[in-house]
Amino acid sequence: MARKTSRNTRYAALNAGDNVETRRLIHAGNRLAEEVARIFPSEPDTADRHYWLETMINHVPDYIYAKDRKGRFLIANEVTVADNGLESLQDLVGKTDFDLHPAKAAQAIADVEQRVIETGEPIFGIEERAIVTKGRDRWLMTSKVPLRNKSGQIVGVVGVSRDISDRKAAERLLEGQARLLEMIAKGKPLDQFFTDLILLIELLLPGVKGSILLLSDDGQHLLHGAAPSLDEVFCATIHGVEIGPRVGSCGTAAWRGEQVIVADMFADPLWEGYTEVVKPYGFRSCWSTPIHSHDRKVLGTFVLYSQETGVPSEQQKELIATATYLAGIAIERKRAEDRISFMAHHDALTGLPNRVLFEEQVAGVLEAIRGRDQWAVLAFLDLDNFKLINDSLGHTAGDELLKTVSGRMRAAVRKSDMVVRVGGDEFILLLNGLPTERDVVLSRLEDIRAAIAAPLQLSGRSLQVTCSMGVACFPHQGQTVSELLANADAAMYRAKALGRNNLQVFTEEMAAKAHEKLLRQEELREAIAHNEFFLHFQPQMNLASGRIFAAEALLRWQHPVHGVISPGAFIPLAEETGLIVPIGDWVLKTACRQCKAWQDAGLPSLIISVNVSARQFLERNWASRVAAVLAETGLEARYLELELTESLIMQDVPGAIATMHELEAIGVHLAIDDFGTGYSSLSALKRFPVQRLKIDRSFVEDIPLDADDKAITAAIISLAQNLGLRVIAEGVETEAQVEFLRQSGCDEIQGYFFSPPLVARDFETLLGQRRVHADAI
Ligand SMILES: Nc1nc2c(ncn2[C@@H]2O[C@@H]3COP(=O)(O)O[C@H]4[C@@H](O)[C@H](n5cnc6c(=O)[nH]c(N)nc65)O[C@@H]4COP(=O)(O)O[C@H]3[C@H]2O)c(=O)[nH]1
Repeated sequence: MARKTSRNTRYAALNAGDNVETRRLIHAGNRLAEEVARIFPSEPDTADRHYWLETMINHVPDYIYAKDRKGRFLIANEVTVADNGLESLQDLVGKTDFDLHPAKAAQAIADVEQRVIETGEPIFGIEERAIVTKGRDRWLMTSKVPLRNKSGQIVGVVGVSRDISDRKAAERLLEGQARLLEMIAKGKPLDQFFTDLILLIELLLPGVKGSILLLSDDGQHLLHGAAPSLDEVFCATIHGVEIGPRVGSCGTAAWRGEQVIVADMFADPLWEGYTEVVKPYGFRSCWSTPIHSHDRKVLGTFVLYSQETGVPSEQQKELIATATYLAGIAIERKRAEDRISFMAHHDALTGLPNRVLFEEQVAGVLEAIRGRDQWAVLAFLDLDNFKLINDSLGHTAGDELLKTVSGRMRAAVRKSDMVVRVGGDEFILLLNGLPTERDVVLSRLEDIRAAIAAPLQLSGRSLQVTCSMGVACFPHQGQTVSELLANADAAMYRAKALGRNNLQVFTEEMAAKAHEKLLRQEELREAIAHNEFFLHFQPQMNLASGRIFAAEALLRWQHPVHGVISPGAFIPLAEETGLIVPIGDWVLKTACRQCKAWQDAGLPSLIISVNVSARQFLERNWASRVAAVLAETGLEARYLELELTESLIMQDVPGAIATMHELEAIGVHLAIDDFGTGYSSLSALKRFPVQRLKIDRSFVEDIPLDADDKAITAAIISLAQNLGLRVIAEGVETEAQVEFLRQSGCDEIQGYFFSPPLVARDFETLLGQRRVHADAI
């Protein structure tokens, strides 16, 4: 509107006539036009323009300036003048950056500006560190455009720089946070994390020095965490300070659980008596913020010292809050990791190291004494009759016993020794740095045995627990960990064989046996791979009809050197090493496949009876593995009988009954093998879903000479009949035995009297000669 109104516009030229009203209107119109022209001059002079421009650029907080082709300032706004340490624009005009800044920095500016002048290409938005710092790390975003005269020639450069320090700090904080969170996620060491955190905060808050203190386990003291920029002596002085209501900033912050901002330590009562500590470093203010856990427990404090007095701004408080939050996450994460690691390396019941920790450390312990004139002693230790105590007094009492004994062992060894719980009542002792004297070693170990055997109260009873020990010394009784373990194990084997409650030190004779055992173990492993196992089948006959109704599958090992080996010679080792599981799977599958093959070949159907070891039976999902074998071989479940021993069932009666029911549901028959040798009670027997009892060979053996065996055998037969179970006698060799069994009402027999175990082909021949009694199925 101002432009449209000319300063000389007049309405006088209009024909106003005589009308007074009209004249008055024209007059008013002219006045208005003059006023508008005064307020909005349409053609300002150069001086006005210059003045406006100057006012405008002086109100802008950014640096704005123009320079000639030689880099001499032509004009600049006030902030540019002031930040270059000058009073007025006149002081700046004509100067170059070389007059104001160090040569290197000035040259960098000149290079950029020269490029703009020479190419005529402007540069927009370059981020650069400010030369004028004003006491902190400042960043600018700068644009430079060529300055042209009216004819378009480049006569210099115009520059604009904006302070982007805050944005840069926020970016840095974000980047720093991301890096710190990554460190937490990657589980970097806590002191490294703390150091990085403090350095980040120190970068963002120039002039402050940070430190992290951690609350001790007893919650009473502050311990040094990290302080990369503080003096070591200063840190050492603070380390261990007791927290309290008036203990400087940190002790008080940890005590109260809230932030303590001390603007001037020399004027604040909280610092009374503590200022001497900070005096040498010139610190004046101290802001301490507690580091909290997720559930608001104090974990430590994050503290910032400054040589300036004062309190943090809102922005600084936010930064401190972020730092303490991150520190809290890192501490908690580390503690959780430590807890998990402790749990993975220790036994939950006794708190003793477990096998994992032992295996991690043992090699190092041995290495440390190798070459020295010292021994390390490795002892296996088993509590005698622990199972009996556990079974008779209950698991709680058993646990109590283990804890007491563990505590006694720990107390009886040195801190540098290891007491490891490796199984139920099995421990390993590793004593190191002992003198190389057998008597000294023995007396140390006997002391431990004596400590264990001291009387103790359990469930209101006074008990005494003895133990067996097998010992091997490093280095002369085993150079490596595995050798030592094997030799101590061999010694333990001997200790147990000697009736327990004794200590055996490894000897060369044991070495030979242990070596042989290791060899056997390896051979057994190879036997599986090389298919060296095969089965014998022994018929089972119905006494009344004289017909074969079943066959027991018996395992044999065709050893490449020693020939055929019977199961008694290798099954215990297979059980001990767990190899019985794959071997047992092979037996089950081969027996089922053979039985099905006989059926498919048109031979009369019979039951195949397979022995099951405890190790197999206690495997998880064993029943479903049996079902899978039946499905794979195509044998119907009713043709498979599994022979379980009493001792197997008694290891875990409820678990065994549950598995038996699962097998029963599949349709498999169950029999109890070696009946009479275990200690299953009659009431327990009633709960087992079995169809058959097998009288152990040891009772049959001395019939009819031994009256006791006759009585027991007769009792088992009558017991089985009363419980509605079928009964078979094994190991029947003579006519007299058959006669006695028949008279006692025994239904079925197995033994040399009728047939030894046979290879499959001979068994088929036998089957062809005899008729199969199908009623038993
Ligand atoms: N003195 C005498 N002995 C007779 C007579 N009739 C049969 N025997 C033997 O008595 C054992 C019967 O097997 P067991 O009691 O189940 O006892 C078996 C069984 O507990 C175990 N066993 C055999 N095969 C396997 C298997 O595949 N898996 C598992 N876990 N154990 C097996 O090995 C034990 C011994 O098996 P074997 O040496 O084959 O010994 C067999 C058999 O050859 C006889 O009239 N007189």
